[in-house]
Amino acid sequence: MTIAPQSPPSPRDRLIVALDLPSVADAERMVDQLGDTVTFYKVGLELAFAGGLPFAAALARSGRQVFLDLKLHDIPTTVERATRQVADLGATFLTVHAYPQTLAAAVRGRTGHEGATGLTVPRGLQILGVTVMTSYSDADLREAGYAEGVSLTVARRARQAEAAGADGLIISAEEAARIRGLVGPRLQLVTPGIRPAGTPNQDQKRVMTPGDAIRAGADYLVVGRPVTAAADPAAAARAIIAEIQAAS
Ligand SMILES: O=C(O)c1cc(=O)[nH]c(=O)n1[C@@H]1O[C@H](COP(=O)(O)O)[C@@H](O)[C@H]1O
Repeated sequence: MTIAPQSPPSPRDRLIVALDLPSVADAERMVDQLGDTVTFYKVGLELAFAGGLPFAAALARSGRQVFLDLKLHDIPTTVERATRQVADLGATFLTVHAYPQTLAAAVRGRTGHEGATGLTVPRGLQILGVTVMTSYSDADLREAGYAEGVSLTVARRARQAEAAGADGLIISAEEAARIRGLVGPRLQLVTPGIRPAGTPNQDQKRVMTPGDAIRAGADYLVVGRPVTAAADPAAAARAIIAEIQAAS
């Protein structure tokens, strides 16, 4: 199987808006409000459990890019089969927890799907390994039984994700520069925990502004509440895209 080459994304295409909303109707309203400003959306657990999967498939059919943030983690057979199902929805990204067994199974699930034809295909579903949640500090990891701390754990999982054939990593932008030095250019660095200057961190602990994240080497920024809870979501998204552009 040959993967078709991709051109680098434009500043607008590097912003992924997280549709963490309670219903498909709310998500549809937000997508309408954002209009042409936003091209890439994340559907996560809250919306997925409220009928969000058919909505995500429809969003992909409408020409938007879709990130399915399902954070899979199970025995390898279950993850491989679940990934094969997700590959049919037309999403660009799927998250799995960055454990070696889980990553390898997800890569088999999406590769098997694409490889069935044996033909050259456009780049299909890409697997992102979630390293250490951006809401975690060293102390939170220690409490969960991981003595190594954030920095070493992210580095270990990044190397394992690359070895397993993953397409990218979910990391905090704080780690982006160092992780880019550890893994090759093939891996997409996708960074949540983005907070424009002056916006509250809420439950995020490892945060950066959009401009700093791009300068640190992030390929994509995931932004939820700073856009969706803003008085004018489209204006908030435009301001983030302007920061991405200025830092690119
Ligand atoms: O996998 C993710 O997308 C994710 C990983 C992570 O470590 N931290 C993190 O915040 N996220 C997601 O990114 C989004 C961040 O939302 P805001 O904090 O509202 O910008 C949420 O949808 C989270 O589920």
